[in-house]
Amino acid sequence: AIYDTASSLPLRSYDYVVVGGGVAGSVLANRLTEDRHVNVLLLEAGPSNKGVYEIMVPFYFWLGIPQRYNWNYTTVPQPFLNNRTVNYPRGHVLGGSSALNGMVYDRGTRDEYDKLANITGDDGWSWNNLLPYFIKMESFGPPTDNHNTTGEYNPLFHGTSGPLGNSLPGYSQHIDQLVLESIGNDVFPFNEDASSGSTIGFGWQVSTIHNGTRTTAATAYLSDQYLERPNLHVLVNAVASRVLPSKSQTIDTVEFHQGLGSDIKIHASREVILSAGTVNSPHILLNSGIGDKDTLASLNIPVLHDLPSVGKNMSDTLVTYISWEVNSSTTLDVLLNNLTAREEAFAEWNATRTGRMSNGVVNLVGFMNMNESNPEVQQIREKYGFPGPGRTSGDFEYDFIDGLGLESPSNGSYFSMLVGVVSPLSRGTISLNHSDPRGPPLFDPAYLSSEYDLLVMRQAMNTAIEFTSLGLWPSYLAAPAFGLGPVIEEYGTGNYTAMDDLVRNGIQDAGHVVGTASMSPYNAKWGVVNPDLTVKGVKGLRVVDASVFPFVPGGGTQIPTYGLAERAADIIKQSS
Ligand SMILES: Cc1cc2nc3c(=O)[nH]c(=O)nc-3n(C[C@H](O)[C@H](O)[C@H](O)COP(=O)(O)OP(=O)(O)OC[C@H]3O[C@@H](n4cnc5c(N)ncnc54)[C@H](O)[C@@H]3O)c2cc1C
Repeated sequence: AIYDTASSLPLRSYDYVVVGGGVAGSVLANRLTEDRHVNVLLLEAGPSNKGVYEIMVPFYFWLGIPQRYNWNYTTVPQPFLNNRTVNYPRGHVLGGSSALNGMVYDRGTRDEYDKLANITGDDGWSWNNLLPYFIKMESFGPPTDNHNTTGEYNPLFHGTSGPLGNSLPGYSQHIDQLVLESIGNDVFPFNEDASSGSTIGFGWQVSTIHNGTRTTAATAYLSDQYLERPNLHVLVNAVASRVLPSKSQTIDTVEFHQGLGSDIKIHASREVILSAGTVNSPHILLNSGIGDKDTLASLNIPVLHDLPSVGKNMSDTLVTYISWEVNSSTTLDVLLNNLTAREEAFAEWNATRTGRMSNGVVNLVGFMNMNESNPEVQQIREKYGFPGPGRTSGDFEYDFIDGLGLESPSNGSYFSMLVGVVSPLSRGTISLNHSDPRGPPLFDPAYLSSEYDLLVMRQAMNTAIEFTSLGLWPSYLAAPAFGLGPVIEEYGTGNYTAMDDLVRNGIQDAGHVVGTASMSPYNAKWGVVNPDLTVKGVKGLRVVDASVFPFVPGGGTQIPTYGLAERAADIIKQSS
């Protein structure tokens, strides 16, 4: 059941206390309570997701999800982005960031998981060993328009009876045809299914949408049938501040508060599991005295264990958007700019869960590697080698957007491309704010601090310009917008002044931040958790969330995090 106040909780001690009811925490709460002899308390800082229609309607990703469901982080000024700060949303609601993310279903690739297995020395994290979890958790459903999906995906790679509902796009857009006519050739090959272990090529995007409604970790793993379990208790509006040991190095207590109330302690007889996400899990570790000992001492935080990697190694995909005005009046901008059109689309969604509001962010996407015969690429390779996981993972990615997307609303009709660097080398930090360690942490992704990321972004932008000069695009695209004109004029000259400027002013959060509690081999001198996700140097504590990935797996991070938590649940069950 869901509880609003700590005083109404039936127990004062649980087998497991899980902190954070987002992607990973919801999976754990569900899977661990499959054994009715095991009881779990899930603490979530935000409110319940129940009945929040802005979370349910997929199109509200564009229209905006209310701020109270968001931690509303902001980065520190970014020196390589002309000192801009960047807004950084994170979910603050049961379901976590899956309640406000772009719903893109990216599983990651064979090379990415095999690299994870190699880095950690645990073959359980390899593609072959994780694929059964991805299939087990999935319920692949029909698109909302019920069109024939033959050739748009490969059923061999999908499950149909798991908790997590997903589907192919259910609303066709004019640009779909333009994209399809430009692909299926040597340069821009078709990829039937990016869930197959290779993302290379262009194809249809699966989304975490089921029956026209957003699937979140809460709708999937904390639905009523699971909340009815007498051994699963969820406390909302409960903000954990620290984990505490009762004897030497064994953690068995979580300290939290509700609203302006005083600190409350809850006991875990088996384990405490942090699933508060890439920003908040390291924040809780640091406040608990698990982190770099000198920094903690300078803040008068008693050191429980010296673990310098906590909060370091932060990594995120690098994304920016480019846009054109278009010769069309049917782009998604219509719903952002015209209230009547929006009301009609909402009425359709409300009545039948179909139409534009039932659809995801993008219908078609592409992943590519850089062109090795290009002398500029050869120079990049000479200097940096192949830092990405391997050839099944792209160097860069494109999402095709039937409108202005995140810059909206505006009074025009647009086409946009999200241009992303998949395996960036820049690394940032989460650290405590000296003036208020328990307040929001300092969030520094250090975007573009590695020159490599900008060099790959240039190649991605060049290829985007080439892509949109082919086929039917020139007659559809009326004019480049928002600073893209000078970039196109500069194309081919070897001068990147306008492009670099557009990139530095345009980079936005991708939401795919990982790495601040990285997994590393047992006995490694770096890292925060072992391959079984136990925190190094203490007992009774694990971190299970996106923060443990040492590098960004795949384009999006939600499905890798679901998969991670599915396997983590088995590891925990086997260790008890
Ligand atoms: C705007 C945005 C768009 C995104 N788009 C996509 C996409 O399209 N595709 C994709 O694959 N990925 C996307 N992602 C990333 C994806 O959603 C995350 O990688 C994923 O949700 C991470 O799961 P998690 O369990 O680590 O953290 P979360 O899902 O963020 O869950 C953490 C939970 O912990 C709670 N919490 C935090 N601190 C505390 C505390 N002190 N006490 C109690 N509870 C706490 C939070 O409120 C939250 O509910 C996006 C993310 C964002 C923010």
